[in-house]
Amino acid sequence: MLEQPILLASHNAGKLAELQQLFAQYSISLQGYTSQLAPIPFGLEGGDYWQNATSKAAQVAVLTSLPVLGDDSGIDLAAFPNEFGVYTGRTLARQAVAANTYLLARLRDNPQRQITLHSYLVLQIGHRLVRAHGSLTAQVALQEQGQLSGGFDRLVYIPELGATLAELPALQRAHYSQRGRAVAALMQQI
Ligand SMILES: O=P(O)(O)OP(=O)(O)OP(=O)(O)OC[C@H]1O[C@@H](n2cnc3c(O)ncnc32)[C@H](O)[C@@H]1O
Repeated sequence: MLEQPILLASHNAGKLAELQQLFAQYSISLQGYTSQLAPIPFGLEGGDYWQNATSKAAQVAVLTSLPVLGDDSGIDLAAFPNEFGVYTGRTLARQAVAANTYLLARLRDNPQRQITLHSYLVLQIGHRLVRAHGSLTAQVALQEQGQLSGGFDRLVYIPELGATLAELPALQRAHYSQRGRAVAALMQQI
């Protein structure tokens, strides 16, 4: 078990908040790397998920002796199998509207609403790399539902529960969410 805090190599505040809450369930402190270091421009994400997460962690790990976590995430939509994936962040960043507004518009009147969300985590501890993947396959709701978390969670409807991720309390959400599952898989290895 880790005694030291982990630094998150990310500029995404929502990702930091979600991962902080998940690691807190294991009594591990996660901090944004900019709490200790000056911000660095991460190089362009040109690889697959694993390569991107490894690269983010490595760019911070050379600057600190603390363990560093990189996360690369994305979605697959069954209705658009050749889009999104590892390019999700870049695709959504190009849109003039918020991510959820864009997804609802793309899927308007489309009965094929299956979504798979992925989180790829790479934890660099010295020279050791620990890798974990988590995913969730669900349905895109017809409108945002739930206030207990934000972002995609309000659209990710889990039929077996009759609820979106954003309608679940944090502990239950961690059991289902892609990042919750990735963190659980990571914790089994450290
Ligand atoms: O690389 P870092 O700095 O960590 O931050 P990022 O936002 O670029 O992170 P990713 O490369 O992992 O891209 C994932 C993208 O997926 C999108 N995303 C993931 N989860 C989301 C959520 O819950 N709500 C809205 N968008 C989400 C969002 O566009 C992210 O930018």
